[in-house]
Amino acid sequence: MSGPPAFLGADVVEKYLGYSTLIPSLEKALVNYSRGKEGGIVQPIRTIVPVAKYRGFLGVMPAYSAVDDALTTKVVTFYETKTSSDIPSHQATVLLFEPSNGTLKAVIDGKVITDKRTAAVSAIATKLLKPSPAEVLCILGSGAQAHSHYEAFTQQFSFKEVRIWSRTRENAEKLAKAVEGNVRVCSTAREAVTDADVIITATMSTEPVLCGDWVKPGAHINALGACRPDWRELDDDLMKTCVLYVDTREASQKESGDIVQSGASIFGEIGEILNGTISAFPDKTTVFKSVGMAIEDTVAAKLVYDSWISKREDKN
Ligand SMILES: NC(=O)C1=CN([C@@H]2O[C@H](COP(=O)(O)OP(=O)(O)OC[C@H]3O[C@@H](n4cnc5c(N)ncnc54)[C@H](O)[C@@H]3O)[C@@H](O)[C@H]2O)C=CC1
Ligand SMILES: O=C([O-])C1=[NH+]CCC1
Repeated sequence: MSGPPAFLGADVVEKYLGYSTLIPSLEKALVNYSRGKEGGIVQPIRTIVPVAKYRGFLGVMPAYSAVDDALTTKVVTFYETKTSSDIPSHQATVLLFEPSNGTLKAVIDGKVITDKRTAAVSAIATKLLKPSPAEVLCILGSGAQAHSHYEAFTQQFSFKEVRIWSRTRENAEKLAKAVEGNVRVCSTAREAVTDADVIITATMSTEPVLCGDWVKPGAHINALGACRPDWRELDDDLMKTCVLYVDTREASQKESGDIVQSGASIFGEIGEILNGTISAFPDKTTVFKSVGMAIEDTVAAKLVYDSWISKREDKN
């Protein structure tokens, strides 16, 4: 008889999930995902249940990786409008199962996993697609993803200048104060974007916040918001003139409003660049549009669980 599942809270995830181990593990998962059946990843498109009365959504995101022998499902909720400042717009839990017999091994906080794995995947895309030199980073948005992206990007790259714009200037200032390092808070999105080499859009906007004609030719954009078919972050001009990469062709064609509504064609998946089947074009204006993949949560949850278990065994 197995015991009850372990409960690993946000503090444990924070402690055991670092970008230096997360990034290489996610690179392998992206490669395996883009290899199709041969890669051994099973990841159906997530199920989304709209909670229309409250402008919210519940998503169920299961995945199995044969290479990692890891089986999880994430349950994530996201709400367009916050009802209270201490309830995040996105909340999540990852259930980790023993693949050989289906036993639930752990219930793991999924909020920190979601924030960090999304930023890690954007950093992977940026390594492949950023222009050289890349001196100015611009972040549009000041929420949880803006924060995790700031941390991942300042750890992984050496930008000379970081700019933040948010709809409410006070929130951008709060984020600038909360992080280590110098940040320029901008009054308009256009001001923040002008001449930036790498741009991150991390908003809950349903309308474009980034216009193609503000973007420096050759810049790289990570667009991670607008994960509903009727939400937008980027305008048609940018979508149609960029070289467009995605995390998953299958889901982004269904879920990304920027893709669905602009009719832009997808050049390929980040995993396809990593496995050498398509090219990266760092000299062109590139967009990495992510909607988020369950397999990223699987890999992250396994890293956290394995590190936690091995530390616990060391103590015994
Ligand atoms: N691609 C992926 O893998 C993932 C994407 N996401 C998406 O990333 C985005 C950001 O998520 P969080 O940082 O967790 O949310 P958050 O609620 O912590 O922050 C949202 C930010 O968007 C801003 N915002 C809201 N409405 C806006 C508007 N109309 N115009 C401009 N800014 C606006 C808010 O002021 C805030 O700065 C969301 O769209 C979320 O669904 C979240 C998780 C994973
Ligand atoms: O991948 C993810 O967890 C999500 N993508 C959009 C909302 C939550």
